[in-house]
Amino acid sequence: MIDDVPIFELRGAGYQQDDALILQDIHWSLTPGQHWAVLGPNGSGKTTLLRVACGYQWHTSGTVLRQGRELIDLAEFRSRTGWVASTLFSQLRPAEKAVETVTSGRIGQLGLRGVGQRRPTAGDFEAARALMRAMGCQGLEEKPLGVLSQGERQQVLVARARMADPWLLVLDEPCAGMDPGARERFLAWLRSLIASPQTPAVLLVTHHVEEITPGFENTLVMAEGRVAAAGPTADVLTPELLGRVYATPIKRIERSGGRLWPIWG
Ligand SMILES: Nc1ncnc2c1ncn2[C@@H]1O[C@H](COP(=O)(O)OP(=O)(O)OP(=O)(O)O)[C@@H](O)[C@H]1O
Repeated sequence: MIDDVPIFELRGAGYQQDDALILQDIHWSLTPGQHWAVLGPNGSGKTTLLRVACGYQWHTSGTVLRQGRELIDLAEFRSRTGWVASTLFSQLRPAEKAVETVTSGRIGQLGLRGVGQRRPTAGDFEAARALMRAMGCQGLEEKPLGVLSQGERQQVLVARARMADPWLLVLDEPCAGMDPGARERFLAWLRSLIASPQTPAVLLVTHHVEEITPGFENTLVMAEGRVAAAGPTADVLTPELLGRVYATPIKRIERSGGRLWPIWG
């Protein structure tokens, strides 16, 4: 990775599927080390945008540069994108130990017991344990996945993604389904994670403004396949914009703990 070259840069990019214009005229770039929140109503195009940006879907208009170039080794680029989605969890064995799951990220696999899969080395396991310690996940190593809390599961999936030395991490609604306590513990962990200069760029996809912790200095808001606003989080997230995008009245936005809390209604 070249430090001052954006990981990706979309210049007027669009994506059309049959007759449906799913993304239109997107201008956005991600610089190494930046952390962005991505917000927007259901169906506004967040997932498609990230899939296009990260090279999983090819744009149908405009220009997308990755690592400063239009044509790159997409397989290599994708291997440096750490996707963390709760749906991955259903593909893992509940009996697998957390350290095994994390280690599997080193060899580009999801879990360790699939037929015909590579076996990691002792060094791979040691690297996984060291990373888990560095990320504040010590104590989880030997636990079977099936007993982990929702927040711990997310931590393990983030650690697994980190094992591939990614340029960016995509956290796709990591707090979905968490109770308030689990959510606050996970967000405190995430906040300290992104405060570390060792952490790569993080994209946090969420529906909840209050989950945007300090450290996500920028936010992009999607609406109907277009960028409704993008820039410094505090500037972007106004009552006017949120009320318009979610088509719901909003009384005000309160600030607490460095986070913004919309009061809807
Ligand atoms: N392969 C496809 N074919 C047709 N329409 C699609 C396809 N993929 C996505 N769409 C449509 O594009 C729009 C954007 O979908 P996308 O999943 O990117 O939105 P999202 O903002 O991530 O939604 P959510 O918050 O519900 O996950 C939706 O209307 C969806 O139905």
